Amino acid sequence: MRASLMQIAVEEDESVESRRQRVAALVRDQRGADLVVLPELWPVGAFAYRQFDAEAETPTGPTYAAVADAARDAGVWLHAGSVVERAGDGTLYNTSLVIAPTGELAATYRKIHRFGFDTGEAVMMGAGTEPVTVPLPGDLTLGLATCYDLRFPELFRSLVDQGAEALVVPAGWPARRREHWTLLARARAVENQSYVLACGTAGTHAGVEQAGHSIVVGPWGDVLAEAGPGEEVLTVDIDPEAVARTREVFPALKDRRLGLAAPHDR
Ligand SMILES: O=C(O)CCC(=O)C(=O)O
Repeated sequence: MRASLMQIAVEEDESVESRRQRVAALVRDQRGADLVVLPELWPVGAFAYRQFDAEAETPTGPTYAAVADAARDAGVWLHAGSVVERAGDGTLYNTSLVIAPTGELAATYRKIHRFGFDTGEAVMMGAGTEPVTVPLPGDLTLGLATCYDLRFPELFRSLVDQGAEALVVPAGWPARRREHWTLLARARAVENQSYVLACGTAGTHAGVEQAGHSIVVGPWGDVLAEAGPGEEVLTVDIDPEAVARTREVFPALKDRRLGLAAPHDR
């Protein structure tokens, strides 16, 4: 299967609506891919906290409206990155959208670990509680995580327990911690014997330069592709059977002893 990670530049001189339309056109150009991935909060910018309230939407709001038709026209599964979701009770969430090639909304995931300590997202948004996996028919099962989640290995292990084979991580990761981004993406791939598709943003918004360097890591920890710092589409061929092969030839996941429901008496 072919995956395209779209490392979108988020700059303040482009309006949210212009960016939606521009990104929809880029998604439409991805015909031939099976899976297209967008970054975290690309419509508004992951650090544009002051705009979160004004730009909040429902999961089928303006961002979905802009990109769902594009996914259908291109015939791709689209992980549409995340949007600022306003839930029915008014709470904001950092919510990822997965759209089927029919254009239907197939899954949502509310970011569990909010970033910012005592500021920004951590105080403005609610925390998700549910790990989410999405089986792509005939292909891989995706496990969903978002940006700061990458620092919490227990989420990824629980996604693997739910059947995840490819861990998809949209992000708005800052340039000053770029080494953590690529290191953690590889670590999550190695320890979970899974693909990691980590799609960040480029550009600078709210004074935060973005890392770019979207990265696709194979289940053995090999870097299959890595973007530069600017806007870029990173396309990579993925072998869904490589996950099972890796887990069979080096069955470390079977040697877990902690956090398992079944007692271990070996
Ligand atoms: O963990 C980090 O260094 C960056 C996290 C982040 O920027 C986010 O979750 O939005």
